[in-house]
Amino acid sequence: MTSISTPQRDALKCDLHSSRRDEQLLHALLTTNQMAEADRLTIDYGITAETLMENAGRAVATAIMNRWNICPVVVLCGPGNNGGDGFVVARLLAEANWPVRVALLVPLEKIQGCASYHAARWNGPIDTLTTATLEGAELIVDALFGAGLSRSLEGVAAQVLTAASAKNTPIIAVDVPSGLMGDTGENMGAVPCVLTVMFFRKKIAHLLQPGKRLCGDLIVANIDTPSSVFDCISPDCYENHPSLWVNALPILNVDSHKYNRGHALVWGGWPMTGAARMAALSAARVGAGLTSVAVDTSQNDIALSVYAITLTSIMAKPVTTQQDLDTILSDKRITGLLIGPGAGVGSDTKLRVLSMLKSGQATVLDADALSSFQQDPESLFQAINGPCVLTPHEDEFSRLFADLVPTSDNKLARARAAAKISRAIVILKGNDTVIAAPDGRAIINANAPSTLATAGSGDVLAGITLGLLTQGMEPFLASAAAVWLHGAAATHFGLGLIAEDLPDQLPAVLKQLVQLKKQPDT
Ligand SMILES: NC(=O)C1=CN([C@@H]2O[C@H](COP(=O)(O)OP(=O)(O)OC[C@H]3O[C@@H](n4cnc5c(N)ncnc54)[C@H](OP(=O)(O)O)[C@@H]3O)[C@@H](O)[C@H]2O)[C@@H](O)CC1
Ligand SMILES: Nc1ncnc2c1ncn2[C@@H]1O[C@H](COP(=O)(O)OP(=O)(O)O)[C@@H](O)[C@H]1O
Ligand SMILES: [K+]
Repeated sequence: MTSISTPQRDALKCDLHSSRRDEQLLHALLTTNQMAEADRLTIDYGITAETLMENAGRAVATAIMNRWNICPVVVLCGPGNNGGDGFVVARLLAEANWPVRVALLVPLEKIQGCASYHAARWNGPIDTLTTATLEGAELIVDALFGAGLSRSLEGVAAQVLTAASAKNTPIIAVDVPSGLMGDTGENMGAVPCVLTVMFFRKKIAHLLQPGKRLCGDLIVANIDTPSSVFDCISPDCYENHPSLWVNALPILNVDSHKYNRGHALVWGGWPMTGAARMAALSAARVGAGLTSVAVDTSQNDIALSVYAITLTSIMAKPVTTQQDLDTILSDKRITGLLIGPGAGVGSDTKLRVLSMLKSGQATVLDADALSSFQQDPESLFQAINGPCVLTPHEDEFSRLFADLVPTSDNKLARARAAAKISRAIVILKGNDTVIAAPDGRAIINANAPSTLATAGSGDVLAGITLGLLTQGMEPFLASAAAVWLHGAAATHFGLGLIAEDLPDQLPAVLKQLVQLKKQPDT
């Protein structure tokens, strides 16, 4: 059992030196600079730039041949190495008897380095890039710009991509859809592709929206970059994956009893009781030994009846005054707190949040608990001195951080800045949820299906996070695990999902994780 009183600080960094390091590094997200460094190190290692480009182009050609039957293809090549990859794709498809045409954005003399080596190995005709080049193509390979994109697309490149998109011809992107900024996911002229093949590792743009949507399906190709490049490159952002946190999940053993699994407390508001009840159930399902709801009985007696009648293993505790809440919070056996779902926005919620934070116990602040501090976010941030997780959606985020974090920044940068300002873990929710820690660690989640866009699913996420924190899991890893479990639970259920279905999917999803945890080290 993980000790409840001793948080595993910096656990992700520690884990990276653990037995799962190699597996974790498979999920590293690299910046374009780190990717260029990886190429440089690979070349030092003895693999030539020409071979790397050959491997990259071959990966794209293979992906195309695996998915489509022979058909007319046009390869759009740009001025840099992305275009060089395109020449390799064209040659390999042609060698496999595909009808291939190449269209080049710049005069051939402008192509340099290993791109020029591979351009010379293409012995078919080279058209000048115009919209006319798209005629007759049933597949389009977009090898115009990749990691070297430095400004918005314009002129003929923009026109051709727009025309290609309008034709609905499937577009396969080499590395990234041209016009997508690799480090931010910002769209500077890219059009939607059906497939993106990238090399060695994903970049941030492959997971952050709108990049993720523009990329279509993702294939990460092995181009023989040795994993030893990570001796020199230290990623600080990962795609969410169990290998990052499975070793930190709370485990049961023969000495486990309900008290050493932790006691979770959820604030139960009125009249929106469903939110707190779903959160409490989720905390219990993910393993909190005891779960209680502190029911707001300050307005009437019905609230207590509603909670008491609808909850079974979860206890309802009446709270009429602030003093009642403080008395409950003084019980040190309560090891995790959540307020926000159905709490109501206002000064009462603010006071309750501040009491919870003062207790020093791990606290999740969601929904109304965040919105209640819209006029005075500093008072919230000052009160955060212990383990704390904030779980805003975009509107809640802007209520707290609009004046502090530039809205023009990408989601990863905004979540990181907010975590630093608030000194809490920030789970910035959405299809591309970002989990960020004050020290800069960050994880981007990619397993969430859009069936989660249903009322109350955020309450369940807050409850899962609470349940893991309650058991003593380090807050950053608990947050990442919760977000992943939430997505996996939704996927496990499938279509027709409503929020109350989610807690019941957790046992099946946890079972898979327990198997993974038992597996010998990779
Ligand atoms: N491990 C790996 O990842 C491997 C990666 N490889 C491949 O290398 C690719 C990166 O290649 P790269 O650095 O040459 O950059 P790339 O994107 O081809 O273009 C740069 C050129 O475009 C120009 N330019 C920029 N923006 C522009 C605009 N809006 N409009 C017009 N022009 C613009 C820019 O000009 P400048 O900004 O200097 O004016 C420069 O001339 C990478 O994506 C992958 O496909 C593989 O080959 C091997 C292994
Ligand atoms: N299109 C989507 N794809 C994946 N996940 C989504 C999508 N829309 C919402 N979600 C997830 O569902 C949850 C919704 O939370 P929230 O907006 O707080 O809803 P509520 O307040 O109704 O509980 C978040 O975890 C969010 O990441
Ligand atoms: K591209």
